[in-house]
Amino acid sequence: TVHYHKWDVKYEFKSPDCYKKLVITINGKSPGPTILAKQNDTIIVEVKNSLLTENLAIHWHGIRQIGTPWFDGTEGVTQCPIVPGDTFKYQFVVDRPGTYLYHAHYGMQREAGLYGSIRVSLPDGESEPFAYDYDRSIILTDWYHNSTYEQSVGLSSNPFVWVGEPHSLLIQGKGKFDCSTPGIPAGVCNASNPECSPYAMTIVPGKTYRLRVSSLTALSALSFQIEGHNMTVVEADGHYVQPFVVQNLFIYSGETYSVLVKADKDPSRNYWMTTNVVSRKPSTPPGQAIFNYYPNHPRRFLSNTPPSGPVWDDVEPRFAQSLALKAHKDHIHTPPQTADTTIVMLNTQNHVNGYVRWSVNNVSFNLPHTPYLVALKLKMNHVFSQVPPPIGYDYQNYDIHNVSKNTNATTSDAIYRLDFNATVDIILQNANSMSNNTSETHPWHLHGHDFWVLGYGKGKFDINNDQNKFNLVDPIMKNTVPLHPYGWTALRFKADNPGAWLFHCHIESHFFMGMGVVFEEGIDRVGKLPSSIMGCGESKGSQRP
Ligand SMILES: O=C1O[C@H]([C@@H](O)CO)C(O)=C1O
Repeated sequence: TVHYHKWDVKYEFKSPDCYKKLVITINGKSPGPTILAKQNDTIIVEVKNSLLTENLAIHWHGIRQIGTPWFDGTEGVTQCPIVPGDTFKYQFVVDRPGTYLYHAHYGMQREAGLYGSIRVSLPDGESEPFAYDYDRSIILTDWYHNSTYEQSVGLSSNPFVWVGEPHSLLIQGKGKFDCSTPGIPAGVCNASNPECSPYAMTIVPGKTYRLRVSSLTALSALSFQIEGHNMTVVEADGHYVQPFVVQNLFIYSGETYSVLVKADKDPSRNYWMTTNVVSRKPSTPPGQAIFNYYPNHPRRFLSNTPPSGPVWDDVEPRFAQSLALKAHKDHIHTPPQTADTTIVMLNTQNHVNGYVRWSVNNVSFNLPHTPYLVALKLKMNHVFSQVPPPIGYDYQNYDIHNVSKNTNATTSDAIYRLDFNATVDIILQNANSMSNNTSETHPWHLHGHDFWVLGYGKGKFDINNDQNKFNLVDPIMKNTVPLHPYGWTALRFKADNPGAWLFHCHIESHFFMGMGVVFEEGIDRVGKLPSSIMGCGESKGSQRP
């Protein structure tokens, strides 16, 4: 089956948290329309860029793009940006059931509101390893009143201007900013605007809900909970999980989960759904939505004390949830038992020529102007650095627990060239940032693949011993994984998808500041590139007949 979508992307004035600002909408909506499909269906999205003065690219997050690496939607890696006025046609197969996302992948455009859900169900006659009556999706985001321009200019200025903590948290595109905050110009904030009435999910008492919870925050790590209700985690990033019960779900930008919730509490009232910032000292109020027991009025019968959420700076329960996540016992994809290559990636905040940046092994990433996929396929070796990026760091001497004595790094647009079909291990190693006693949480997202999550640990990964602790029996597969403060995370994937694929921190400002790498594999197996991805840099007119 082919699903055809026609999207018009433009800026509109909206008030998702009661504060009026420019929001990027798809067909008038943010979040955009949900893409619904069955496994192996084809999705066609014809995107018209009506942003007037701004480029565009849309990434299909979690979709591996097997055979269509040019439709991954990553500007600078797999395509040229879609220029204002142009229409671009994405066409790809959704080859696995599960919960996925889409969002802008140009500059810092994602946080202006261009995002939505992709829900892929099983073919008729097949069933999931869990039962439920109804299926619902919500996306969690954080929200800023500053424009993406103000933010990205600040981040690339010297002196550095940090984006700061978000103004509000949105649940399914709705939040509440306090309009009585001093200094807001008249007419900008209106607490009774229906656009910012809280999202209400109406549920039938006694029924079991599959709730698909995703995060596309720009910055924040979140905890999500439903007052008085436990949640059973059953899916993560499109993979079945050996079920476990949580009261609050920790979720990082780029992750998707399905949880089962039974509507078995006192049905004469409603319950709060709340989301709180963790890992960074919160100055953003919790996001709130309503778990509305039918037939109660959604705005009534709520307690005055929404659940307060876990302590923001306790990493233990976050490590514990990461460790609890295993493949469902009947759906284990056994990983290759050994790796062909190991790349250790030290994550640090740095200075480059006085600018604040993030780096992997002291190299901060810059996107080239000609997309890698085109440059590689058409053998334009001069358009990006051919010096391979480092596969490790100064393990003996680097103190991950303190601010580095020498914070300087370099920038590069070099990429990792992997042997086709190689089994690759990535060890993400966290460290102290340039602020004392601070190590941030970084959610890393891999394009074009799912990886096995082999382990998490605290402190420095010991290359001689910690490999023995890997879970090679029932690791979960994911496409996004957190790197916890002062910790390490180990991943394994097969380089079996010909193309050029980004691997990056999903915190929008961190990727913008250089926190990412690109992998190339099997470039000679990539088919003829569509000319629609070209037209910028050296790719201009490069594939004329
Ligand atoms: O990149 C970042 O910069 C700030 C801070 O380190 C300096 O203001 C912060 O919290 C980041 O994540």
